[in-house]
Amino acid sequence: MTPHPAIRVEGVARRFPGGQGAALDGVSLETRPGELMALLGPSGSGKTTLLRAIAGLETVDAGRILLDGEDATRIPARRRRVGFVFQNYALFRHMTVFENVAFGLRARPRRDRPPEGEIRERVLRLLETVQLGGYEGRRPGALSGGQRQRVALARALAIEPRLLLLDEPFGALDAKVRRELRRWLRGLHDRLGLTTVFVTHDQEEAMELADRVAILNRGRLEQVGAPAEVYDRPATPFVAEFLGDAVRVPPGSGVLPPGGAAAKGVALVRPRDVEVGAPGSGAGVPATVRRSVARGAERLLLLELDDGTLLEAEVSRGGAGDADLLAPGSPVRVGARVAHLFPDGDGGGV
Ligand SMILES: Nc1ncnc2c1ncn2[C@@H]1O[C@H](COP(=O)(O)OP(=O)(O)OP(=O)(O)O)[C@@H](O)[C@H]1O
Repeated sequence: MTPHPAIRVEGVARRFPGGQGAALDGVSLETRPGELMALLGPSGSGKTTLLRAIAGLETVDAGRILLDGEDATRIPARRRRVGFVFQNYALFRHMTVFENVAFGLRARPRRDRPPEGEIRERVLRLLETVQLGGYEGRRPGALSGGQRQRVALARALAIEPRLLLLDEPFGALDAKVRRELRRWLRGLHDRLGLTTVFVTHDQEEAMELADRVAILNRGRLEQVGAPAEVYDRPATPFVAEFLGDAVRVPPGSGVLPPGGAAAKGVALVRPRDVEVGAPGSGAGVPATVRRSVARGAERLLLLELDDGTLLEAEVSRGGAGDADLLAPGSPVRVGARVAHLFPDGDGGGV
């Protein structure tokens, strides 16, 4: 017997009174056992609403949510056995770290509540798991942002959830701490083997951390796939533009690779797929460098084609004559190695 997916979302819709359009507009999605899935999309695309609906903190107007194969659509949040961490779901400031983590267990009705000794053991073990052993007596005010997030995670894990939902878990932290916590979370996830869904609007975070990425736009699911898959084979113009900053070029343009110049529809090119050569070099079309910025090992160029189209390119620095050739005002030739073509146009996309 194949196990039921931890989460199965079937045609879920949600419209808020007075809201513009639907927050969720017929979303269907299924997790794979033990996977780490990212919900990615721009602000207002419905990520948080979807996560809250799975947690049972938001009602749905249509569709169903199944947890481990059981229809949970009408089951209240506290009975769904779902652990969640929300960005502004703050810790209780007047309680110690220990009391915060123990909270979910102590709040259970007496018949479901573990004995105090067991609670103690479990909380201390969890604090070890999130690398906060010895911090149990502190109050949240005496912790760093990253440590607080880990306490919130320990609190979510204390109820022995069957799945874990995280909304922008590292949103408020600075870049370095974020990167550290990201790696740490991936390790923890792999050790625990719990199906986990997290919301982010940060592409890099989603691509680095997740097994699969679900991309939302205006309450609809655009594509679900492994990071490399959604990046290399975007299913819609929206996904192509959202991931990797692709820009539109006219479909008939000579910038597009041979055979890729569709007569109609939408053609998208990413800066890192643009090749720039000396004026005499073969492929592509003539252009002029408008701006040139060195950034680490890369050089970012803003190029203007003869028809006025602006195109960004990301090339590696230090090639032969790099700086001279690519100074503003220089004539060059540009072509795209790879383009993403959508002959049917937007398909309701961007
Ligand atoms: N309680 C609410 N009342 C009214 N409208 C809401 C409510 N919650 C969300 N919305 C609307 O639903 C849409 C989806 O919101 P949601 O918070 O799910 O987006 P999001 O992708 O998580 O955005 P962000 O990245 O900014 O958090 C938005 O248009 C939002 O304004």
